[in-house]
Amino acid sequence: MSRLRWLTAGESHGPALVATLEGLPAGVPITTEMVADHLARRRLGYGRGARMKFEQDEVTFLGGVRHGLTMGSPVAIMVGNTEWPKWEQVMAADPVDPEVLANLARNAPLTRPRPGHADLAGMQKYGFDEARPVLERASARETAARVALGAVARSYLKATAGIEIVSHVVELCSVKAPQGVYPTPADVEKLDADPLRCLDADASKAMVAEVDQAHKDGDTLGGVVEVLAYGVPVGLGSHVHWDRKLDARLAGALMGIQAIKGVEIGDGFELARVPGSKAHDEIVNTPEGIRRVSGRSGGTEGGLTTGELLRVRAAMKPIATVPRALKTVDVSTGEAAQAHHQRSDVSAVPAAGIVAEAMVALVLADAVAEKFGGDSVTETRRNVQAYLDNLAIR
Ligand SMILES: Cc1cc2nc3c(=O)[nH]c(=O)nc-3n(C[C@H](O)[C@H](O)[C@H](O)COP(=O)(O)O)c2cc1C
Ligand SMILES: C=C(O[C@@H]1CC(C(=O)O)=C[C@@H](OP(=O)(O)O)[C@H]1O)C(=O)O
Repeated sequence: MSRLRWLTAGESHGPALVATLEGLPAGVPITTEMVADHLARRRLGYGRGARMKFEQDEVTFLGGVRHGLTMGSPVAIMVGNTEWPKWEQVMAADPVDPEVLANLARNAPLTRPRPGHADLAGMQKYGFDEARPVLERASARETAARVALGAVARSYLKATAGIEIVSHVVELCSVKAPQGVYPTPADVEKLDADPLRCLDADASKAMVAEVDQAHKDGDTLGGVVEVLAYGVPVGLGSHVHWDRKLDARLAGALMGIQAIKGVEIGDGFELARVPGSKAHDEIVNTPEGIRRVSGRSGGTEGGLTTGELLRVRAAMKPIATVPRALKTVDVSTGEAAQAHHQRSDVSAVPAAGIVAEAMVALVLADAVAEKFGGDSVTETRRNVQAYLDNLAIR
């Protein structure tokens, strides 16, 4: 069963986010720069709002790492919020003079909940009369903490099993990139340089135009990202129980990202639309061993990895804070109103892809740790190699 445990804390306009990861062996290479690089990738993407231009994501390791290597103890990372100085009073942990708060425009009660965000249901459930305490944590700012942990998880995966993770944007609203084109780790630099993180130049251009149009229209957009994991060995996860199935764990992890409303493993929903003869990956013997002739399953069968390319997709709904604000109710008066809007992203699909990479990395790291154990990277790597050398049927 699960061997890694991880948690994040912190609010969008609080002093910082913090994240802890427990259960990794000693010897995983990780530096402040490696984490910062992945956080910088998450800030990219055409269509993001003003905050991503100035947010610095200041990274500090608080524990678990010495001289660039994990020590086997819990890893703790802090990601500072550049916004904090403007919010010190509004988001102060300790009580603040109510008169001071009353004079702060920034502290004006948010009583017009946005359809599509956590505002209304969160206020109702937790007994708040305004949305601030809800949106502060519901905000996808929190995904910076996940990406920080994802950086550690992916370094562990590479060091122990040679697994590498890539993502790309395959749809943005009505624009679809050509199907069946899978970027490899060699394409990451090119993808990160593309405004939409889309491999196809024509599709990327059309996506930029779609974002521009939505921006003009005061609207927002969603899309679909695909995550690929290369080098995943056969046998991660298990067929024996629902909560050990790797496809279920991946789906839950991806669905746990803000605004993700659909997850597909491999060809996913498309498999429901074709007969069995066209849905499965036939098995053949090759000089490299027993292989599949296609990758429709996305690299899992029965909740176990098959050793083929792992491929998952996540669908992101359009951003909830729509500039031409949607209808809502002002909960302080009960009157019809327009939802509150200050600033927001037009689209954050490329960023969601980076978050999805982190979630896949954390799920795979957990599955690798559970299968291969080890208290040092050397020991885990040895266990992986011994397993591969001794696979009963190759
Ligand atoms: C990277 C990223 C950036 C986001 N940016 C915004 C934003 O600027 N404004 C907004 O209203 N929602 C944004 N969202 C989505 C909301 O956080 C999300 O819709 C909200 O928390 C409600 O959760 P749900 O959509 O999963 O139901 C973003 C999501 C992600 C993954
Ligand atoms: C801060 C981030 O994304 C935020 C996610 C978000 C939301 O509602 O999810 C709303 C916006 O927050 P703000 O109103 O402070 O600009 C985004 O900028 C981030 O990704 O680091």
